[in-house]
Amino acid sequence: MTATNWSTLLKGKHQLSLRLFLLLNAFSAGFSMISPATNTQHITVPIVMVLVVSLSCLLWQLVNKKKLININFISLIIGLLWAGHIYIKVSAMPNKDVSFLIIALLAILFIGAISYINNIQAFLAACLPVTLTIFWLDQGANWPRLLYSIVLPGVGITIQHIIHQRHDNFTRRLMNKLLEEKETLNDLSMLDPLTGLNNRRGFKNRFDTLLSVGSGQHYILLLDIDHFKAYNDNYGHNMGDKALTHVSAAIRDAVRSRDVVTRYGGEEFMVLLVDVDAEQALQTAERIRKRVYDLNIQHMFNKSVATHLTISIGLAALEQHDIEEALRKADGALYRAKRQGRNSIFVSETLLPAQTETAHF
Ligand SMILES: Nc1nc2c(ncn2[C@@H]2O[C@H](COP(=O)(O)OP(=O)(O)OP(=O)(O)O)[C@@H](O)[C@H]2O)c(=O)[nH]1
Repeated sequence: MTATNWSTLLKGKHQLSLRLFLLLNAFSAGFSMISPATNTQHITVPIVMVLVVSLSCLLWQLVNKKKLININFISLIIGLLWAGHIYIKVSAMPNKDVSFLIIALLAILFIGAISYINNIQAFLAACLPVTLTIFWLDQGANWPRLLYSIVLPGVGITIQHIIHQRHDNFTRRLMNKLLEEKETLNDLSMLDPLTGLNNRRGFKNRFDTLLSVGSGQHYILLLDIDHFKAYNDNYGHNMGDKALTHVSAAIRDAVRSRDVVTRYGGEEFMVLLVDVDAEQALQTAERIRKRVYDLNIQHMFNKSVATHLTISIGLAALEQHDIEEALRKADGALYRAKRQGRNSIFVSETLLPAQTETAHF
């Protein structure tokens, strides 16, 4: 994802450079035709082609904004056309004009360097044909001046290219770091800070993913600590928080990693049991109830239920991915479990019709 983002950004940046390159070439070709450096052969087929190709590519990019042009290919074509133009002009001159060669060379290097400061391949594709042609036409007569004209911008663009690469690397590292932090924040916003369990948002996220891949039968458990208000009132809020943390861990330990455990409310939890049958769901509910009971957290104010902390559980099937309906049924079963004495599991009527309002201890 990150790499894709980055390469898309880079491609976009290179396409912008190409637009600048095409614009400068179109302008330069037009200007050379109107006001040529020498009087021989103002208008040649290659220079007209430079103008046509540059303007056509620019127009094509304007219309097809999302489509990419092969930058190296088009730069090479334009480089070759300029080389052809220079060759025709110099061949038509009675005496070879070295100042024309130098001006032509500098113009091409200037356009290449200013457009492709961050793309050395495209720079070479655009400038190499002209450079080689000029050296060939000169036949070594003025090589120190020509070499100087190349070395200066060549060194300049190489240094600028290195600086740009360093900036790009820095930006890429920064982007990766920001994406990592965004992911961490995203994860944190889906977790309950006290227990580390999913909060409702986290549940929704897991639930949506589950629906897109799973196809089996799922069950919902709603769990509520018994007489927790009395626990808080008598042992204090801090002890209450500790108890909540221990109960959360016990629930999480009693289910499989694919099941989704959520802190649903203050002292209420929800477990989504994935791909199980009714019997397995009931067994898991019983395992959770027992694990919490076995924590042996003293609760002398758990009325007549026990002398330590207990939970009540309501169980319902998840039908046709209707979570609201499943929760409503599980809540009904939990209510009955509370009414019938707590520390128990009640199942929704629709789950086990023969055992309506059956308590399991
Ligand atoms: N320590 C602590 N207590 C909490 C937290 N969230 C909710 N509670 C407490 O949980 C208690 C829930 O009480 P009630 O809803 O009256 O239910 P109960 O006392 O457990 O009684 P039954 O559910 O009928 O067994 C309240 O006193 C809340 O203050 C929390 O994050 N930490």
